[in-house]
Amino acid sequence: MSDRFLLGHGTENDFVVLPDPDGDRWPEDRLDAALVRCLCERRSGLGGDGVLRVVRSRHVPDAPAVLGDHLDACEWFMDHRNADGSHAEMCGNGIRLFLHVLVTEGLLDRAACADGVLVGTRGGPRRVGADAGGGYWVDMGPARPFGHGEATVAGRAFPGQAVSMGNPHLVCLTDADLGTLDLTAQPGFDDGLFPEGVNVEFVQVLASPAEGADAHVRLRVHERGVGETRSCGTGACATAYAALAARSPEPEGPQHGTVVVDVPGGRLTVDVSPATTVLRGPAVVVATGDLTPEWLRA
Ligand SMILES: N[C@@H](CCC[C@H](N)C(=O)O)C(=O)O
Repeated sequence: MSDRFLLGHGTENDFVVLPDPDGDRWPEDRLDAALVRCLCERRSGLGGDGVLRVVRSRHVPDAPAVLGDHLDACEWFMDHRNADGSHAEMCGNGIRLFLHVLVTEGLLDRAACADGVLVGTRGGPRRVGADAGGGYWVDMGPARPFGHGEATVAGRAFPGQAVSMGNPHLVCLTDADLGTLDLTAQPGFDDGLFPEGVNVEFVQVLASPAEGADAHVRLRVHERGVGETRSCGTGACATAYAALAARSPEPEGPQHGTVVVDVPGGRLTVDVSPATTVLRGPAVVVATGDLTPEWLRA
């Protein structure tokens, strides 16, 4: 049997996707951190910001603990790894690509996804659906602010808001020219506030929310376990919350509004409400192929 893969992206946040419906192709002891790092290598591997294993929840040892009562409702599980081999709780671009792969691989009927299907993640169940325009949406759950911190880049401090989207973010609204920031290294952060590490967003507000009009922001992101990426879906959601909160009379409270988020790899849209956060954007499969025995042996 071949070791089939797909390469795909959501707003250029790119992933190696490994179909493993019955959990027997890529169990954790085979898809270990070292193999994930090799797959994500851009010169000697396939290249990607991470790996998505497409597997039924019942074959994932972690699934009962992270899905609880929702285990039976989540047929599929997005087993996400960062490029360094670490697990992340959630991936907003990855989960749209995950649904797209289920559809293109014939594992789910696109028409059946209009109202969304529940997908298991290490951050809990998430509802993901296909929209009429060919893109995908995901109900990410409410943004949860948990304090304020500071990122440092080349000795310069950027104050920011800590926001959880299942995974941790530090959103720094700034007037700095985003193009001049050197994000080749992990920005400094307070590891007391972020003991598990953090994804850091640097955000320029292009248009503030106004009556009846969407807010519009631009961001660059340095991702935990990856480095600078061209997009981050959970980061876009955390950013949308923080941009609305910054203009709100109740900055720590629930927020409401739509935010258009420009990332280096394209555009995402985020609807924020007190109950939840809905992320919308594209997902693209670029190529499919087989890993060679020669590469796997090496
Ligand atoms: N790119 C992702 C987030 C991936 C996980 C992140 N690096 C983490 O460790 O939390 C997205 O689109 O949300």
